[in-house]
Amino acid sequence: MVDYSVNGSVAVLMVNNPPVNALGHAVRVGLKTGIERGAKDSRVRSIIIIGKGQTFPAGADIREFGKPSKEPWLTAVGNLIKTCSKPVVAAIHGTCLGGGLEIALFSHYRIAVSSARVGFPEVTLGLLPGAGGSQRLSRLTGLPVAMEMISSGRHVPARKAKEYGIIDEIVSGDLLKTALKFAQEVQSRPFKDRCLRYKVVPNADRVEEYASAALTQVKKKYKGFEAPVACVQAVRSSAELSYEEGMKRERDLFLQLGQSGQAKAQQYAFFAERAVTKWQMPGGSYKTAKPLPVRSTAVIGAGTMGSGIAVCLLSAGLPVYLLEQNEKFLQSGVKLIESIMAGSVKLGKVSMETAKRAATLLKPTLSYDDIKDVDLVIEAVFENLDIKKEVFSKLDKICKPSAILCTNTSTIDINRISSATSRPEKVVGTHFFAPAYHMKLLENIYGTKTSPEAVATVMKLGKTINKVPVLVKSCHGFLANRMNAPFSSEAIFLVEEGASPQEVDQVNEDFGMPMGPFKVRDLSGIDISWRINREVAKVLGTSITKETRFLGGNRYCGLNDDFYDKGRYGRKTGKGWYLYEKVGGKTAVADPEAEEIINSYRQSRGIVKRKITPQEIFERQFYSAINEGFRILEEGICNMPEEIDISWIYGFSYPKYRGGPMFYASQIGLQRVYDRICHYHETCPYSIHWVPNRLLKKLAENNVPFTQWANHVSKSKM
Ligand SMILES: CCCCCCCCCCCCCC(=O)CC(=O)SCCNC(=O)CCNC(=O)[C@H](O)C(C)(C)COP(=O)(O)OP(=O)(O)OC[C@H]1O[C@@H](n2cnc3c(N)ncnc32)[C@H](O)[C@@H]1OP(=O)(O)O
Ligand SMILES: NC(=O)C1=CN([C@@H]2O[C@H](COP(=O)(O)OP(=O)(O)OC[C@H]3O[C@@H](n4cnc5c(N)ncnc54)[C@H](O)[C@@H]3O)[C@@H](O)[C@H]2O)C=CC1
Repeated sequence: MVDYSVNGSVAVLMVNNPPVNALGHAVRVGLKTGIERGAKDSRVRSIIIIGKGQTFPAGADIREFGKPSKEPWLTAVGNLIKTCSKPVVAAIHGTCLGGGLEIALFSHYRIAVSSARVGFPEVTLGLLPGAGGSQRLSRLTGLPVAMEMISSGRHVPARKAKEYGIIDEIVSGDLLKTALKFAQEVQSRPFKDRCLRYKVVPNADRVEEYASAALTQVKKKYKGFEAPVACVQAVRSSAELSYEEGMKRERDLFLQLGQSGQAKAQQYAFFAERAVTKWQMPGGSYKTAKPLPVRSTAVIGAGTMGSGIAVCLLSAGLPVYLLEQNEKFLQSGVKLIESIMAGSVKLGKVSMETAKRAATLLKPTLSYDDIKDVDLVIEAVFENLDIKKEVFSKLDKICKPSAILCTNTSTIDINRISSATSRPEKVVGTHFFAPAYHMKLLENIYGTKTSPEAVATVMKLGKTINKVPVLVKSCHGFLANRMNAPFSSEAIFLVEEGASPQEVDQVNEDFGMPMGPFKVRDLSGIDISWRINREVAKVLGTSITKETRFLGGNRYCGLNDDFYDKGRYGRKTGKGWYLYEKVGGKTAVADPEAEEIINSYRQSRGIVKRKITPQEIFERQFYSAINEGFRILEEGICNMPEEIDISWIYGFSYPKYRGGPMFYASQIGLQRVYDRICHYHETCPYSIHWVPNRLLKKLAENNVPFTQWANHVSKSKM
């Protein structure tokens, strides 16, 4: 795990633990032994620590967290480095993160190649640097930089790290050769003062000012997360306490965080995000299918989604033909793209250079002829099967045979769309979430005839455009919207029965959702849900009237329609479930007129308002969604609960520190969740989504641990 060799007067400790040289137990033992050996070796006058392969150690081995920790701890290894009688040089390439940066900061010198990045990403795992990083970094960089770096987990490029004082020298050429030269040079220099422990924290007297600014910022930016606050507190202690006391404070905070549910959930989410990349479908998987190259693209429909999707592709440097039905819509799409780009530049999310390049890559057109040679097309026209079929039939005729034809439909079964082509194997769903340029989920959907090659192509595309792609099997609504349906229906039913929109939103926001479901409805537009309901009715061969209480045999609430009838479409009209300061305003306040609409709705239907507890609000929304999640698993729409959780985190901004709805259910206990679902099935009998799911029942009865759930998923469809 750590190879020891001597080159002239320099000992080289080469960490060899692919893929990221994580500092697992064997590596820690190897480093300890290596330092001890180097210190004793009479040939050796200095020591290099370097990573083999792609990186310097990228941190502790996260898989060891939560298991009994085995000595030597990283702090002990670091103390050996720090007190070594010979100077130790950290030679950095790749990603020097977490425990890796701890090791580097314990070393007496740090050199790095310019492509290297350093950081303390522990906060993203619900932790803080636990081996003294919060005490040593501030001594090098000063408090504001240390507070920001540690509470954000940001990976800092080598040149910036040199400016901060973290890296001593940026080197070029072969890292080991350069490091050997550097290590020889430092042999003659005194190095005891290189030990960060003895440095004074710069501007320590301003700690109060820095800490209060940092706390205000992290509480706003990472609302609900515990670790960023603890990170600031730990760095703060480096200025307020002695080194030893600061180390103790850091360790206490580390242990507190380590035992919290948030850390467990965030570490789960880390691996879940990686698990979903290992997709499988009938006839292929990430291991067997090869993606086709995507060098040119087209987007059909330049509305809300098409424009956002074009921004994602353009930002990744892909040329985009933007095709519309007429000049007016085309121009308004181009304007929308330009304004999204300008906004992103203003917010510092996109560089001016990228925005300028994007402008040259965008090719607006009204002609299908222009797109005949593109590698991949994404359709984002109205959510109407006939229109989509017409578009796909044209694409089938015009596009080159190898082109991948994608649809951004939010609900329609891919098989119904691909049937309009002679090449259903090339047709795949790429469902973006609004706003497409911001939300990270890309729900990729395969139909019964979609080829693994087409899937591999869109899974790779997702990564290229910086999304988190999750693969699901086609069905009406797919994964995310299918689960969201009971979640948002229950929100309306709760108001129908007596809760206020504010009460429902508050419960959601207290749980950590960035916005409650009524604020979301106001944002996306009450007219949109009105239209969707009419589409559903049309498909069911019926229509919606004031008397409609059931749709397709399922409970229906017409409150949304009453708001629509009054022209209250949400933010876009300045009022909806809430009142806004102006048309397009963002500040939602309770509105007596909205309350009046709700009251008269209840009266006209003889509904007696009742008091509903926050617990009931929570359970009815989240447990109904979880029940649907188990149905999705049971039907083989996805293969593992991680796919559901990642979809919620990146599609609906579900709080990462709770892991996702399925992980959350595992934490509550499946038997309890199942019992409550049975309870609501009895008390709310008219909603199909409360029929208790059989897979959930089986897993609950057999007390199956979360990690085994995937083994019970229907693989018969593989
Ligand atoms: C009485 C008790 C007293 C106790 C006293 C307590 C004192 C405390 C002791 C000291 C504690 C020290 C704690 C510490 O050091 C903290 C840390 O270091 S936490 C870890 C910090 N590092 C990270 O968070 C990095 C995570 N990794 C990444 O961000 C990316 O993987 C990376 C940028 C490195 C590379 O990205 P990419 O090339 O895209 O590869 P992948 O992300 O796909 O990863 C490839 C593969 O590797 C697995 N992996 C990555 N990092 C780790 C890791 N740190 N540990 C384990 N495994 C890792 C990843 O899961 C992938 O494998 P799959 O099989 O595909 O999942
Ligand atoms: N709006 C949302 O929040 C989300 C929407 N979706 C899906 O994305 C698709 C598009 O939705 P929006 O962008 O919201 O709709 P939109 O109404 O904003 O835009 C649709 C665009 O398609 C154009 N169009 C219609 N027929 C066309 C044709 N035959 N050829 C070329 N262009 C044509 C229209 O002119 C319009 O500009 C729908 O399938 C929708 O279900 C998916 C995720 C979220």
